[in-house]
Amino acid sequence: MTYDIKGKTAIVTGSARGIGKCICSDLLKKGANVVVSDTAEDVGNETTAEFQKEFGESRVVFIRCNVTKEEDLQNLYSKAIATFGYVDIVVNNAGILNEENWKLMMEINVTGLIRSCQLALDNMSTKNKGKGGVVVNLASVAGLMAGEGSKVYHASKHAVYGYTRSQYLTQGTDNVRFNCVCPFLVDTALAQDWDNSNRTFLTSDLIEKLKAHMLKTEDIAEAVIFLIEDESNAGKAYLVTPFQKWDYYEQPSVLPF
Ligand SMILES: NC(=O)c1ccc[n+]([C@@H]2O[C@H](COP(=O)([O-])OP(=O)(O)OC[C@H]3O[C@@H](n4cnc5c(N)ncnc54)[C@H](O)[C@@H]3O)[C@@H](O)[C@H]2O)c1
Ligand SMILES: CCCCC[C@H](O)CC\C=C/C=C/C=C/[C@@H](O)[C@@H](O)CCCC(=O)O
Repeated sequence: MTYDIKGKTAIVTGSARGIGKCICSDLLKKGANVVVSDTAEDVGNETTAEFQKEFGESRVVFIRCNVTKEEDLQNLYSKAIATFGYVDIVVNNAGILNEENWKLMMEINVTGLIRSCQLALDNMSTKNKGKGGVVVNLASVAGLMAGEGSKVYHASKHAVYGYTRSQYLTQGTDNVRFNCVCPFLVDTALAQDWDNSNRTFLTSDLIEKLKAHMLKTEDIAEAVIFLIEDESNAGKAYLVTPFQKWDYYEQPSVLPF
């Protein structure tokens, strides 16, 4: 079954630039109303003005939101609903890579993402008189494998994977579909800055090898749109790497029953 994005309303966190911005652009092309949201107010407003020029002023707004702040997240959902009437689609994209400031990284990549998912359910679950909807979380291939250079980042993305897959188990009662996307390295400001020693501790040799195979933000946006539209693969983690055809990651079962 195909979910029709046209006329729906989407929130994308951390979408002033990078992957999130590109996801907003594709959602707008598909006919959604979009809430651009970020801590970076100036860039967020610029991005929003750019989109308003291309897609019409009434279809896109900027709402400042630091996902580590409870009141910001609540304000994001309530203002989005006040502006567009309902929230149908949430893309939890905000994330950082900073091993030195690892507590902040966990707050953004994990705690903020989980809180946003809870608010999505509060507003969208049919148990709470919502109309249902779709949530796509940005994990990473780092959520599916070990990584010596950025251990906490890998842990944070494993958490996104585990949380998303677990939400799927109650999807039948909520009518909110959860998926996560697990990209390899993508050409964004943050990925280019990967070798900054404040962020990770990878050898420069490995960084060069990884950088030689970078994806484009468009590849990830396309995968996110695919997951939103494809109702048949809810709960799954979608791998996006330059090495193989995009595919679902199948986790082996550990239970004997
Ligand atoms: N770039 C990659 O190689 C890559 C690969 C796999 C997964 N990811 C994931 O994709 C997501 C987007 O990454 P990107 O590469 O586009 O990075 P980016 O730095 O280009 O964009 C991230 C955005 O998040 C915003 N942000 C940071 N902290 C925030 C906070 N507390 N609240 C709200 N917004 C905040 C930033 O201002 C920025 O606009 C992240 O979750 C990242 O982990 C990235
Ligand atoms: C916000 C920017 C985020 C950039 C990081 C991305 O999420 C992309 C991560 C992509 C690849 C990471 C590879 C890491 C590899 C090494 O640590 C390597 O040695 C791992 C080897 C272990 C294994 O193969 O399981």
